[in-house]
Order: sequence, then C-alpha cells, then structure tokens
Amino acid sequence: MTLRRPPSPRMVLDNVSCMRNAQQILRHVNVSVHDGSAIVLTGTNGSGKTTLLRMLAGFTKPSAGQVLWNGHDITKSGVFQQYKLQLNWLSLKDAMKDRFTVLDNVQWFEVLEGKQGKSLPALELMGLGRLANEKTRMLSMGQRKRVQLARLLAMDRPIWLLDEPSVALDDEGVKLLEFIIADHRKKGGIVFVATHLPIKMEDATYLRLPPRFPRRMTFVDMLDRADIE
Ligand SMILES: Nc1ncnc2c1ncn2[C@@H]1O[C@H](COP(=O)(O)OP(=O)(O)OP(=O)(O)O)[C@@H](O)[C@H]1O
Repeated sequence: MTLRRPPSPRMVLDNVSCMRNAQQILRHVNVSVHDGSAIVLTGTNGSGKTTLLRMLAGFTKPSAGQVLWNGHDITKSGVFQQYKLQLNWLSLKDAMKDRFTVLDNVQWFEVLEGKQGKSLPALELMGLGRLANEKTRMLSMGQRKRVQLARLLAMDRPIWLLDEPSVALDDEGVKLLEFIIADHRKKGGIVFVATHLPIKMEDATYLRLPPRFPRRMTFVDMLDRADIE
C-alpha cells in the first residue's frame, strides 16, 4: 500500500511581520492556505488587515518572514512575475472610469487578460445587465461594487484579495458575493477577505489581527457609562 502525501499548501505566510513608516503593523503572522480556502481577516480599525492584503498583493514587502507561493518567496522578482498573474484585487478604490460604459469598465480588464465573452454574463449575474451600456457615472455606490465583483468573474484569476467587499452592497448583493466566493472556492480558488461585516463562508479560517495599541476610552464607552449611572 502506498501512502499519499497530503497536498502542499498553495500559499504559506511564514512568520510574517510588517513595518510601515518605522512602525510595526503586523507581527509574526502564520497561516497555510490550500486551494479552495477562504481566509477572513478581522480586527479593529488600524489593526493591519489592508496592510496584510497589500503585502499579499506585493505592494508592501514583509519586514521579516516570507510569503510563499508554491513554496517560493513572492518577493523574488522571477516568482513575482508569475504570482501577480494569479491575483485579483478588490478595494474601496474601484479603479473605474466614469465616462466609460459599465460594460467597458469590466471588458477592459478582461481584454487585458487576453480573455473574452465573460464580462456581460458577469454583469448579468450581478443584476446589472440592464445597465451595461450606461455611463458608469450613473451608478450608485452599491452598483459600482457589483461592477467590481463582475470584474472578478470576468478576469477569472485564482487568488482573490478582497478588502471590505460587502461595503455598500444590499442584502441581495451580499448573497451574490457569498455565492461567487463559494463558487470560486469550489473550483479551487483562494479568497482572502478583510471585513468588519459578516459574510457567510463555509469552513473559513478566521485570522483576528490584534489591535496595535492598548484600547483607550472612546466616546462610545462614555455613552455606555452614562447609561449605567
Ligand atoms: N501608507 C501608509 N504609511 C504608513 N502607515 C500606514 C499607511 N497606511 C496605513 N498605515 C498604518 O498602518 C496601520 C494599519 O492600517 P490598515 O489600513 O492596514 O488597517 P485596517 O485593519 O485595514 O483598518 P480598517 O479596519 O480601518 O480598514 C494603521 O494604523 C495606519 O496608521
């Protein structure tokens, strides 16, 4: 009988720390990520969720430790050239051109990927088919977020880095987000999500980043005390 070795993780954050402006933001983060996994980053404002996503995207380098992809350090230039093609980044800055149509704003990214035919179905799935030929400046915030989600689908890359993806979405939008994340994972995709809001994801790994400073009394605490006294 031969014993099959378990698959190696696709990504490993190996004792990763990060400094910004001479300040320690992340300390000794360790996590192994297999295909199909979801990693949910939580923590108070300023705890470093976006910093961690930026590091995974290669915008910021770890000050110690390594991010490994297929066992290779992503900061090595030969590796990064390949790794960056795996990434899909969604943040509060939506990188959309207001004077372009909604469809153009998705298709542009799809064409850069050398792909075609996915943009309109992706917009339709997001409930925006009717608006595909409207100028993007006509959209509400939640509709813009749906366009960003359509872009994820049209670009179809394996590793999604999502910073607050549910902000501005209505209930149906959040369900669509949960659906596309589940579907992506079923196909082996990996999702990192930084969020303050609940997003349903089966068997997700939760990584709660500690607050950077001891908590001081806030206005909310004062209001709570006023209730008691
Ligand atoms: N460009 C920057 N240069 C230096 N320090 C930065 C920069 N951007 C953010 N920081 C610092 O890094 C810390 C972590 O910020 P980050 O945006 O990663 O937190 P977060 O957990 O995503 O917060 P939030 O919940 O508010 O989105 C903050 O305290 C901030 O002061």
